[in-house]
Amino acid sequence: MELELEPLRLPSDTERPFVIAGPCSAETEEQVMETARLLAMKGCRMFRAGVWKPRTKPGGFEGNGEKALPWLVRVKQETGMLVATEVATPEHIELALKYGIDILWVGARTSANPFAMQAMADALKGVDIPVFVKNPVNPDLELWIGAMERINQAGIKRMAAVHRGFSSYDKKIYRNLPMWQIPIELHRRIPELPMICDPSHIGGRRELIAPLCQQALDLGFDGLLIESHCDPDKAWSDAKQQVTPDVLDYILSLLVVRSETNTTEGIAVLRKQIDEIDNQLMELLAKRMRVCREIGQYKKEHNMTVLQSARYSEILDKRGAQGSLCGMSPEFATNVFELIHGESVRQQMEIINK
Ligand SMILES: C=C(O[C@@H]1C=C(C(=O)O)C=C[C@H]1O)C(=O)O
Repeated sequence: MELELEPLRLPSDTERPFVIAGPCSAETEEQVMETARLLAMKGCRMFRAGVWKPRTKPGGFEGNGEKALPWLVRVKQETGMLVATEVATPEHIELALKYGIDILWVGARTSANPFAMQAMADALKGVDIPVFVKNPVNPDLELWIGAMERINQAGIKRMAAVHRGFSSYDKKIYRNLPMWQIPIELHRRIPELPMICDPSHIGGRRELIAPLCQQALDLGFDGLLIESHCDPDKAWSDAKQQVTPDVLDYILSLLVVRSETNTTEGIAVLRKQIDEIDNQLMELLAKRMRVCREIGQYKKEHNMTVLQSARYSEILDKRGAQGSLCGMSPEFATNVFELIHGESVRQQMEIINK
């Protein structure tokens, strides 16, 4: 199903990137107002703050709930910024609408749950408000699209996808792995859907915000959702990934904004070369598959298994090392050969079972 979308019509729609900034959580009225004032002074026009906080484990600060909504109303009145908050249940939606919150977003744990998404979609029927949907915690593009389809089917046309990275056991560099290929594929499938990057949750650390923002812009993202706190080290949640409005302003000032349109002759010539190389790659792959089918025939006649693990490992090791030598990542080279091997095995299976 295609999404039926309308432009977001946010104040900084025409700027790229548009920025939504604010603390992870609305902790106190003073902290909310102080952060909002500083951000507004830096030219920020959209403010975010979590009121209901889904925490991984119990015992942490789970948000102030309804009590914090009037603080966001004050932010709106005193700074003129639009205000955004996360909703996870129909009751949250009802309250957010009651207080006049301007933008809603659905978090990663909620978008992973079709029942929760449907309940929220039902609560949004007949409402016109921008809704941003973060990717589900697990790297499942269909689940992400499905979550957005439910909201869209309820009549919400002003939507955006928020890329906040994917959970993994390995947290060496990122808190949530960026796996850029997933938002890239989403953009290929639904080009008119605005894409927002949340570098705070991908990185989990302040130092990673700037490079992640630049990567997002280089990939053509439309907006950034960034956590900013007037006193980040004292934040009640996600302290390590929040920056002061001053630092945020500095990070944004360094970003290089590139445009997706190509106007130069030069790139057309280079793309011709790419097309020619891709042709050769496909022909070579077809040639390799023909040899694999011959091997399949041989295996059938000699009653051998299709999968030959030792040979497969040898190929992965050899081509991984070769990839490194040629300036590619070894994982890339092994991934390519894993895919080739998969197709080779599939074709031999067909022959052996004929
Ligand atoms: C082609 C063969 O069959 C399978 C496919 C391989 C490949 O595509 O390179 C390697 C090992 C086998 O698992 C083979 O046995 O050599």
